[in-house]
Amino acid sequence: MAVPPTSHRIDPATGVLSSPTGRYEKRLAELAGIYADADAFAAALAERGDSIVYAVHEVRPAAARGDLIFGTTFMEPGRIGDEFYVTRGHIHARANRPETYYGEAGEGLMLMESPEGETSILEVRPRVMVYVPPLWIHRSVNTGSAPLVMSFCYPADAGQDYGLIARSGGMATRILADGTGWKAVPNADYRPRSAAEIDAILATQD
Ligand SMILES: O=P(O)(O)OC[C@H]1O[C@](O)(CO)[C@@H](O)[C@@H]1O
Ligand SMILES: [Fe+2]
Repeated sequence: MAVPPTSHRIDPATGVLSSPTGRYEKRLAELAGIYADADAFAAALAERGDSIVYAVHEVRPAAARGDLIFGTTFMEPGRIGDEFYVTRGHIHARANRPETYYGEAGEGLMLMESPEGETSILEVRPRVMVYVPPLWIHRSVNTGSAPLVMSFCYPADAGQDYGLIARSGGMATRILADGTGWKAVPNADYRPRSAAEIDAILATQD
């Protein structure tokens, strides 16, 4: 039996999506180890560990290969020290699966990194569509003072791998506040991937 067509209304202010099949929230206490400033993270944890950093509403019509997963990501504004709030970030478990993000509200960045360690940073704004190509690690950053809301779409069989970033000590680049704007700085904890690890990612097929 074919999956029935559906439509879903997005509230750009909240990211609430009608008739989702799932939703989850990430609170500050679940995001240890992501930010550079451990003291600032400990202080923020004591003050607002229960607070939501981002929330995802999603629709997974079917798990079948060739289908899609789509939904919204709502990110609160905030910083840990000078570093803007970010999502955990991942490469797709099937690394050659791409993704699109579309700005609904607020201002932020898609911080991307190739397996070889090249950084690409693209701004996300309302009515801007960002394409994350196959093989690129990606993380969203809220650089604004209001919530950043994006809608996303990616293949149903993509999956998320968080281990690759963790093994490298994070992503190569961090996004810090700079006056009223932002700046990209090298992550001092970053360890470039080995040739063998890069080759394994690049060999992803199907
Ligand atoms: O999975 P992370 O890195 O915590 O980030 C969440 C975002 O990425 C997604 O997993 C989509 O790739 C969505 O759930 C959301 O846009
Ligand atoms: Fe993704």
